[in-house]
Amino acid sequence: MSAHASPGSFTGTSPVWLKTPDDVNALVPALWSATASKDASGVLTVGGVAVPDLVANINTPAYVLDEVDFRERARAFRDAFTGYDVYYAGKAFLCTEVARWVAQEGLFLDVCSDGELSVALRAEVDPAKIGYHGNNKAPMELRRAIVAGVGRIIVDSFAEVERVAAIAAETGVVARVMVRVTAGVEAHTHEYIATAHEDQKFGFSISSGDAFEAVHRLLDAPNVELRGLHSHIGSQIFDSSGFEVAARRVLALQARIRDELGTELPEMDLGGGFGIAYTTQDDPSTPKALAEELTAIVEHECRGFGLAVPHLSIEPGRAIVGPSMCTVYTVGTVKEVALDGGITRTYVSVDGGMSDNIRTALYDADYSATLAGRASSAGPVLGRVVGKHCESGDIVVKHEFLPADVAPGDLIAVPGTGAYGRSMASNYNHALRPPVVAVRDGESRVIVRRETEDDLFATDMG
Ligand SMILES: Cc1ncc(COP(=O)(O)O)c(C=O)c1O
Ligand SMILES: N[C@@H](CCCC[NH3+])C(=O)O
Repeated sequence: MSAHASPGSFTGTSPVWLKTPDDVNALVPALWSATASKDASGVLTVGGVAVPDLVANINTPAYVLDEVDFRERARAFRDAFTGYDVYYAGKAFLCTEVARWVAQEGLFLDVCSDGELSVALRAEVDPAKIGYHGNNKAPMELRRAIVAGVGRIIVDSFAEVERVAAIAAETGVVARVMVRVTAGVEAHTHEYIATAHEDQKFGFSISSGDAFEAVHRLLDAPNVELRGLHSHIGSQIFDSSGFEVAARRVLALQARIRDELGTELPEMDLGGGFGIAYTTQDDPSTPKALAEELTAIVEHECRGFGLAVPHLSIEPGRAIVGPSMCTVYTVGTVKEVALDGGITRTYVSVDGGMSDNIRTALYDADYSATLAGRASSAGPVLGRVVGKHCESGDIVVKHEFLPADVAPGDLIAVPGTGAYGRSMASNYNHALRPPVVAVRDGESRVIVRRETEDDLFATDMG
């Protein structure tokens, strides 16, 4: 077991004594945002702001967003994927401030709901640089997007083909669309976040012929400009083989469209889904390596089919915002629970939980954690960070080595919570959703405020 070995495979005989207090105090840089560090006294600093000072003002739980890190990751994708349009997938996390950062860094923006579109438009993102997803966009929502001049509508069903065509004809506004296809790929990720196998709700199946039929109908629709095919195989993916199989099948469809309908669609979107490190067991790729791999895959497949390489786009969400944010909690109670074999597990209850991070409960996701306010010389114990909700599955971090003296009042920080943390947060048990605080150059700024009791009562009409 290495110094930073994950406790994820704990079986009851894990040699926790091989971990030293220094290991437990240390930050593993690969899991943290660029400006995060700990000093000798164990104080976590992000963006030049000491986290204990920050939360003394804004309280916990709180999401802390490292602006420099976010912008660097956005730029890294933009610069590595030269010649591509890089859409930041706003479903991972979106607010008006972040939408502005995205635009400032020269990225496009992927939205997948009317609400996300509202945020993008409020932030004055150029509508032409917005891609609009969704398997069930209502006619009113489509109309709003088309009239606003949204750059790409990603059409997902035959009902939507008709709706888009009708709105474009009626309003006289040209609708620029892509067709979301499912390539029949079993992506190596959790079942709930894989999206290219046949038996799920997104897109048109290539193998059944539906994708071809959708293309056919859209090419015939007046005032609709079909720009290309779109394939997103899933999320938190490390292995490029899924992209390779998908690209081959999507380009086979592109070749069929050329052969039977006499046109080569000018664009192709490869989707997002690039994995990040939640624990030391994860070994993510870099934007540069991903760009090289994906470009080589597409060029190779295009050569095989005798196709021109289309203008390409991607949609990373998690790989940009995921590592940029951490969540800071305060410990409320600590409980030793005896396991089989004379081992104990230390349950560390914090002041948030599944309402601010549903991913552990929903996808069995792994996270890591560290004390954020002090160093400890105590030996490590096998800890589990749990929330305060009325569910035994209310787990934030399933396994982590924590110092044996972890105690009420300690601050715990969980890295890698930027993607699908705040964006999937809920009010379960009437929890108030935490704020997002952007930190940079020693300054902090609340960019999403904490919910208040008034927010709860606002919808309670009793
Ligand atoms: C169509 C589409 N594009 C992009 C993404 C972003 O995925 P990720 O955040 O894993 O990059 C998703 C989510 O899985 C998606 O459904
Ligand atoms: N919400 C998922 C991924 C997004 C799925 C979007 N198609 C997660 O937290 O991993």
